[in-house]
Amino acid sequence: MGCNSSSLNKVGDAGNADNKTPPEAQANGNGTKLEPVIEQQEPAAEEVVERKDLTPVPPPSISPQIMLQVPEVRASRSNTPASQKSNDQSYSHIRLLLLGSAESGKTTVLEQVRLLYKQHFTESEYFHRRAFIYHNIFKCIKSLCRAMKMSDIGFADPINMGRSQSIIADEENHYGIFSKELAEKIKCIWADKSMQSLYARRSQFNLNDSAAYFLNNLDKINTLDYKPSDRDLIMAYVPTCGVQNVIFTASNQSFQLFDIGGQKIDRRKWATQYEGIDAIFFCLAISEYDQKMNEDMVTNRLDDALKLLETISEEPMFATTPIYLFLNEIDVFCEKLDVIPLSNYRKDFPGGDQDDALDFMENLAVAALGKRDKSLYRVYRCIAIDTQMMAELLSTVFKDIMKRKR
Ligand SMILES: Nc1nc2c(ncn2[C@@H]2O[C@H](COP(=O)(O)OP(=O)(O)OP(=O)(O)O)[C@@H](O)[C@H]2O)c(=O)[nH]1
Ligand SMILES: [Mg+2]
Repeated sequence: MGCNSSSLNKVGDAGNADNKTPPEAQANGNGTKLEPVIEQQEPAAEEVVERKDLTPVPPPSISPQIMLQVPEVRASRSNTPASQKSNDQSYSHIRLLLLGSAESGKTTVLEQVRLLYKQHFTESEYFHRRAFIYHNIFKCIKSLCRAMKMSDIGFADPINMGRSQSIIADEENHYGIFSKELAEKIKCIWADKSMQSLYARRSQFNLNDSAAYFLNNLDKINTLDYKPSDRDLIMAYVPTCGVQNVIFTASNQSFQLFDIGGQKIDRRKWATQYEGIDAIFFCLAISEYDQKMNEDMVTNRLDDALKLLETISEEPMFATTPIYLFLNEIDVFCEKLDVIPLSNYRKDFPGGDQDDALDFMENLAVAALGKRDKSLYRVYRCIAIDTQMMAELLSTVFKDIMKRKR
């Protein structure tokens, strides 16, 4: 089952006037080339140690910390994180905070903003993302090999069994280009017919949603002069440690968008970012209804995300702060419904077609917003990796935020 257009046309249907206007995805209008304005605060050392394998720490030469120059046109801007607010309560930007559980799509939204609003990536960022793309690929194939070992399927081509064993035994993190031999192994394993049937059940072992995309593009990626495309940047998973933010201009208004890591360990620091926030972008990956949290492999991911939304909605500091709720990963959700029935995990789902399932999920999310006044939230169904869809959605959202500020 694919996502039909009637489901997706519901983007922005929660009371927004205009969801068709293209974004003002231009440079700053005076012809000056903007340098990216993004910074990432590094997590405390002990947190790095505590973080699980799912948040790899790249080798020192590929530090995730990004501290880029302030562009001339923004010389007066503040790089101050939300946590270091001065006594002066005024900010020159409208401040937006991305929240949601791990892998819900927060950074994907931030990166779409960067692409659409021309906050270009620097060479060092490309270098950093490239390293993570190799790491993502190796991690995905290793997870698939482990899952195959645990399953009762077995490889269609018996030679792949030995290849798989050597991948499982490989303890390296692989942040760089693969040897010819290793690339060949990965390709053979991925092409195995049995592997493809196992892939259809990928949510059982929390495989990253972009696994197929990168594995299918291995030849292009495994070259010395590989530079990630815009699409590759959007598809890569680089777990966020600490906080990063980007400053951009939309409709002649300057915005600052903060993105925080959504793993449990990162959530402890969320509250330090709450002050002075004008609007919240909450990402909720509705496709995760059958998955367990990587942090404990017990808690259902959807339950956790809904609880988190409830907590944010009830947070006294956000009593009058609008929440823009992005029901994300509609594509994965629709694909999954046929393979893994929603009613297996949500006993209260009365059944129905794809639209009924989407409506059901939206109702769950709205229920988590509790008694919050309707004027203080908007719900959007989206696919964060779809740049065109996000262009329309973000344009609508930024306009709505500005309307509120007037
Ligand atoms: N298919 C699909 N993949 C998505 C979608 N949104 C995000 N992804 C992918 O999901 C992965 C995780 O997305 P991120 O945006 O990095 O997640 P995050 O919320 O920032 O995660 P943390 O930084 O760990 O808190 C990336 O590989 C994205 O490309 C979507 O709507 N559909
Ligand atoms: Mg992130």
